[in-house]
Amino acid sequence: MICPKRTSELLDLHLAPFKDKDPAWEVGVSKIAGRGLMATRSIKRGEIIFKDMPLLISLSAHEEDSLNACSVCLRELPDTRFMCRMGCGLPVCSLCSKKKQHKTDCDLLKSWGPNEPEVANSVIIRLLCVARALNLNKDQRDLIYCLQANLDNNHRVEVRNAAKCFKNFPTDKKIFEIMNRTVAVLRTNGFDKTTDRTNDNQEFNYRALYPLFAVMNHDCIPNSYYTFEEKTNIMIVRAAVDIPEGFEITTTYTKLFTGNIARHLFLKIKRGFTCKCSRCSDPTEKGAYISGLYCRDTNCSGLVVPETTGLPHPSYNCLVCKQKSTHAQMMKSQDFASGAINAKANSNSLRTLVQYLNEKSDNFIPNSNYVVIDAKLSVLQRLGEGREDCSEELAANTRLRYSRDVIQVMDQLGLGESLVRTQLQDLLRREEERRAKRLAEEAEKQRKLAELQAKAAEADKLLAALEEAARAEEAAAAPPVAAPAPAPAPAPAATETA
Ligand SMILES: C[S@@+](CC[C@H](N)C(=O)[O-])C[C@H]1O[C@@H](n2cnc3c(N)ncnc32)[C@H](O)[C@@H]1O
Repeated sequence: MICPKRTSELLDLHLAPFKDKDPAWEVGVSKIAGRGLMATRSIKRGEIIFKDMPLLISLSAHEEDSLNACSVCLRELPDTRFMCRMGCGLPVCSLCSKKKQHKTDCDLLKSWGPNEPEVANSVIIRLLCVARALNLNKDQRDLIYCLQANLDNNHRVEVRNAAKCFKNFPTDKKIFEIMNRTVAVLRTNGFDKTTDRTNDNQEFNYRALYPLFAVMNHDCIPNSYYTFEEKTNIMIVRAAVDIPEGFEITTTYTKLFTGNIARHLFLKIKRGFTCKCSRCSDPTEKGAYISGLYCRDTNCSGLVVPETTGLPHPSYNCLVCKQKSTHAQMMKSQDFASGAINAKANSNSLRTLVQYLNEKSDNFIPNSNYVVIDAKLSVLQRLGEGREDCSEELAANTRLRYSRDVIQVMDQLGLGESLVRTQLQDLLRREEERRAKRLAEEAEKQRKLAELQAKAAEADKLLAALEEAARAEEAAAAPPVAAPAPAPAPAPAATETA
């Protein structure tokens, strides 16, 4: 391990633009691994811990990426004529083509003689982030060498392959060594598009090295989270929870909602270590059951969870009947559920997916499973983008229900603040406000209706009274009805005359 003091000195130089008189962190010896970042005082939830700027940043340029983006400002360019006309083989916008950064890049790559400078080549564009290390000053280069570099068998492949794209690629061992080291440092500590390190619903599409962030160790329930300033790509790290003085400040290298097995595999393969954090040591993942599946025994309604052996293919145990199942057996259920949900997600109808998640999927996969959580997050994202086939009522109910569901999972896991939590809480607040407004409007309508009805009843009453009065008046004005004349007296009975 390189001495934390020397690391701090180099980081101070790198971070001079953000000079903080009373930094909340220091580089120290970690209980987790090697160096780590320690809290020098208690830090409040949500507080900014530090800002970091990239020492290296450029386009990711994976083979599948479109390559029409400027290698300096990183903005997307129109589809035609975006390559530098000076023959360096880099895409650049007309504004940046005059900047110092491009001149330096251009001179370097031109001196190596790209084979086809007019054609955008992902290998060359991707190499730029690494090649820029050759033009850093001594302190910056020392900082790169100061960071951990997991030297696996593959880290030399990139530069070796890139060399084939140039006529005069340098043969100097020192240059190769610097570039290979930079590749290893980027792989151990860097960002390479969010597909590699998407943890928090945010997009970061570049290949970059943030040196202070690179000293942070991983925890699957991190006590910090980060965001990027869109224009500058400056990283801002905030406390996810209250962090007491002396505690290590951790981040996560994985997605927040993947289960124990997937996180283990990712960390082992991509980051070269086995995580032993409290979440990884708990088969139930703090009672969130993110990897939970239903017991295969049809008479049992228990959940099965994977053992925390650290093996890539652990067995599963039922928490109720205690039956053991093999990894392969449980993967069948998991794959079946993933396939079924993804098929609905890939169909064009969001309504079908929502109905499936609300009414069907729970029959064969628990709602706590990460596949369901991912599907709910993708529904929320699609609803946010509009253009979906959901009625306003279904959309509103779904926004409320799914954001509450996901926040509940985060609470269960003990995950504090994060970008995804902020987004979900915003969504929930806006939806609750909309609902409260609708209810208030409805109540106002009802109040007005009741008022009208009351007035109508009043009017009816008045009318009835008026009618009554009119009738009474009419009755009073009419001449008294003459008493019927007495009936004529009956004629005396005729007497018989003699
Ligand atoms: C970005 S560096 C972190 C800083 C590093 N500890 C140092 O001394 O420079 C990443 C490396 O740190 C180690 N590491 C980070 N988090 C770890 C963890 N939770 N458990 C074991 N090793 C970890 C791994 O070797 C990993 O490849």
